[in-house]
Amino acid sequence: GMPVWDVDPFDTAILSDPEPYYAGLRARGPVVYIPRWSVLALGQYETTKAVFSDHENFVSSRGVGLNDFHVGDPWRPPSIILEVDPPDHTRTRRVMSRALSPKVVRTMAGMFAEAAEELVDELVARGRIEAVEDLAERFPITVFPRVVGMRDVDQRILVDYGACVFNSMGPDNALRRAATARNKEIAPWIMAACARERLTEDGIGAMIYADADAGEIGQDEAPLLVRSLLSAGVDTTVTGIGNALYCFAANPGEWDRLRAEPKLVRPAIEEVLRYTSPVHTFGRTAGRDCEIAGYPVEEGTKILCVLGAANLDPDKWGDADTFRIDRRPVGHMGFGAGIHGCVGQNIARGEMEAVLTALARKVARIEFDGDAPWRPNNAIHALDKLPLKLTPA
Ligand code: HEM
Ligand SMILES: CC(C)Cc1ccc(C(=O)O)cc1
Repeated sequence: GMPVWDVDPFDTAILSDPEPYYAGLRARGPVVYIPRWSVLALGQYETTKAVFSDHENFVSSRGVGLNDFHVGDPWRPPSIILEVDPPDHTRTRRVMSRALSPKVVRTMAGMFAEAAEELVDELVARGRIEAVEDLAERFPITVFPRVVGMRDVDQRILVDYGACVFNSMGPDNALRRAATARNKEIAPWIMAACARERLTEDGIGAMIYADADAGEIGQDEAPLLVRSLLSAGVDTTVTGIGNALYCFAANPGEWDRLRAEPKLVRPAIEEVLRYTSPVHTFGRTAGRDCEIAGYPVEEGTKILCVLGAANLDPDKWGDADTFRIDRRPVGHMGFGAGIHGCVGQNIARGEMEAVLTALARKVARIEFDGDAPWRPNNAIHALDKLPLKLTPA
């Protein structure tokens, strides 16, 4: 029968140091039953990729966290892109893809580069920084509201809302309860910020409303798609940037390599995403009786796709535990896969490229300057603090 493991993947000790759990999951087989939360967990690359790519059998409309929308009430009105299946998903995805297309994102490159240059100059002059607050959080909350076209922004709420969204994707544990409580205070501000009159004419928020005017989506759907941008567009890049700085502080030879060959910045970003999996776990629900790796799976079963484990699978990557910026990890699960694969990945890459390029030109060495503890979160693998010493080039 199917392997069983009496582990709690959402225990704060495991969330802070997940790699032994990842290895244990991969070693037990392609599918493992976890009685603690009555879920199946996938840690091997092949199985995780297969399930994430099979939206027919494994649906998003019953929630991508551990709560089944057919059972409990969702903590917020479900997302009309993330938490829907085709055909509903097809329309909203088309609108979002257009707003976030490579062509649109290329128009942001100049603004990203300028903001990165200014911020990095300030931080290099300071020399010793706490990089989560001073850089990883600061850069996205400087540029993303402009990308969306938000007239006035409460930056703390933007970052806190993301933590709510991601902790709400977990099981009913302390992290999720704290997030749901915090969300009750935050939700009214977030929903108000998605209204058309709160958006400038030149952001991607306005593009979404223009598509509603054109009849692509309903007028009532436009604010929910803007909410998706605020839900997904901040904490994810905050985590990606923080994790990149961590990787380079821990691998100074790779930093020297990037400074010698700046064109490696794009492969370096993919390797950061593979090596750290900013989004570490995501859910699906079996929409009907089906099977995974030969095991029968009943309709309604919740499945944990552990992206963090898949991205470190030695059967896929060989020396998976080595951070190597010239690896070119094609097929990594950092942005998911299939029809729900990250629609914002071009913006994520653009932001990370701007920050790393500015740093590579101006900083000879990035060194840890104290402890760098991880911040437990049910779906995001991010640092709580990252004290760094920056030596100017
Ligand atoms: C390093 C940064 C990021 C990471 C690691 C990341 C990761 C992911 C992953 C794993 C998914 C798949 C979820 C699923 O299949 O259920 C996803 C979907 C999504 N992401 Fe990203 N993301 C990032 C940045 C962004 C940004 C900046 C935006 C918005 C500008 C964004 C918007 C979205 C949206 C709207 C979806 C849902 C797409 C759909 O369901 O069709 N993401 N992201
Ligand atoms: C890693 C992604 C799943 C992040 C994300 C969160 C929320 C939404 C939404 O549509 O609210 C979309 C994407």
